[in-house]
Amino acid sequence: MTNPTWTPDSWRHKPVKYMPEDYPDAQALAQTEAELSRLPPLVFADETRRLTARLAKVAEGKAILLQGGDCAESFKEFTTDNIRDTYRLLLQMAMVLTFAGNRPVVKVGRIAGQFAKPRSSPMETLGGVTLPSYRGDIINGMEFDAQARTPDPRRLLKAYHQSSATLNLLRAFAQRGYEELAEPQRWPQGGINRLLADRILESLSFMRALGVSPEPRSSSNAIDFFTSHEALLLNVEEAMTRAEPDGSGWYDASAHMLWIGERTRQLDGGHVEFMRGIQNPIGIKCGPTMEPDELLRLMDLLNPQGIPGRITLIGRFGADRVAERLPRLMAATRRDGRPVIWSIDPMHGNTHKAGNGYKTRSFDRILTEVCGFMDAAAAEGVHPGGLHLEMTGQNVTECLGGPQPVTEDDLSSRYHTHCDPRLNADQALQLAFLVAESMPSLRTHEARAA
Ligand SMILES: O=C[C@H](O)[C@H](O)COP(=O)(O)O
Ligand SMILES: C=C(OP(=O)(O)O)C(=O)O
Ligand SMILES: [Mn+2]
Repeated sequence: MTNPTWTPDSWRHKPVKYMPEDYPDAQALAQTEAELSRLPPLVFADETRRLTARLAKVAEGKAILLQGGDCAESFKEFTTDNIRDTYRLLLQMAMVLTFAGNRPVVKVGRIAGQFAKPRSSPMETLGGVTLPSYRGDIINGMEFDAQARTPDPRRLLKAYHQSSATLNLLRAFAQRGYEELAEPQRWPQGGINRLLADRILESLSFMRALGVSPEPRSSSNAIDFFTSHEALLLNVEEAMTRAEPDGSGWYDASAHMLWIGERTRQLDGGHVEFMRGIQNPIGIKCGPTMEPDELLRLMDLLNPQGIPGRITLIGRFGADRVAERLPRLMAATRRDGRPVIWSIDPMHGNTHKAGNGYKTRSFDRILTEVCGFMDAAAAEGVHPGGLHLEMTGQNVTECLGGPQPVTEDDLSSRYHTHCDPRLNADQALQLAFLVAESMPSLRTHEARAA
């Protein structure tokens, strides 16, 4: 990198927020970090470079980024079915967006490492008892007792091994290509535009008959699927960061893409310091308090040379604020000229407490924020490059509304998330169809078909 003072541990000289400080045994933590640093990489530098190249196309306006998965992966919900269903749903949504946008979709899971959570409150009080908040299975346990809530370094290794097994499955699924998506019974029934779905299925079976793949420049039928998570636990990220033997720099081998959260994007903080030195593509969450100046200074630190595909800006303003806060940021990056991807996370600015106490989000507000994003992009002459979602392939009842409307009374029936409410399969697919329907190139196809 340009600044010679960066090292994988230089973040340790800067202030850091939201990292646990209450491990009872500091030596056990240090030993675990050392052990992690000796374990094999989860992803490889050539894959990471391939993702940067794919994202460069998104920045150019020639492709779309779809990023999604759990708010927090957990040890309990770690099953083949969960991984397969979320993977398949992401592929289905990608198909819908490819078809409508007439552009390839870069598929990135919030998966195989998305375990650590920055919580609004460090403590939780229940029935008069106050304990540290749950911070994700990689740190402590969800059960409300003092022992579970104490950070335990063994969880770091368990999360590593779960991520490794998850990647093993994902790689096997990706090898199978699009074959199974051509089966109509694999598509959820709710939330789909039948006409568009039938056209996609026809195209897939046509491609199957020809033996070709819908992947760009793919020599096999394998799907390019990438992993990502929030780089919150810098001790873990440091341990997973390896220098390429060819001298091409440092890669964080814990995921292809990492992002900096809304709560840890301080210009002088440890998180920005760590991220500036790794070669992986980086996301930056941009919430309602982000000012254009601050954003450009972050770009100076994180992408001084303007490498295409390096930076994805992930807006998360809330349905009510997107129209007010986003355009000035888009205008700033357009004037700056360095390539960026603008993506939208319509989840984190739209969380509220339901009447019965469940943390939830309404499908309508999520959709409103996505529409606000598309409008702002059109007005500013910026490519609406990406969608970042908390979602699962399971039929959970965590977000309100959608094609088979989930009501407040339904929330308790299948509320399985360990942190934030996720779109279920029907809701996520419907969102993809609604976004697709608003894409100009699809409207052109439909006008031609009519
Ligand atoms: O995923 C993001 C944050 O960790 C989450 O929204 C914080 O949730 P909380 O406000 O319940 O702590
Ligand atoms: C913590 C998250 O979001 P944000 O940093 O935008 O609040 C997240 O994406 O899980
Ligand atoms: Mn979340």
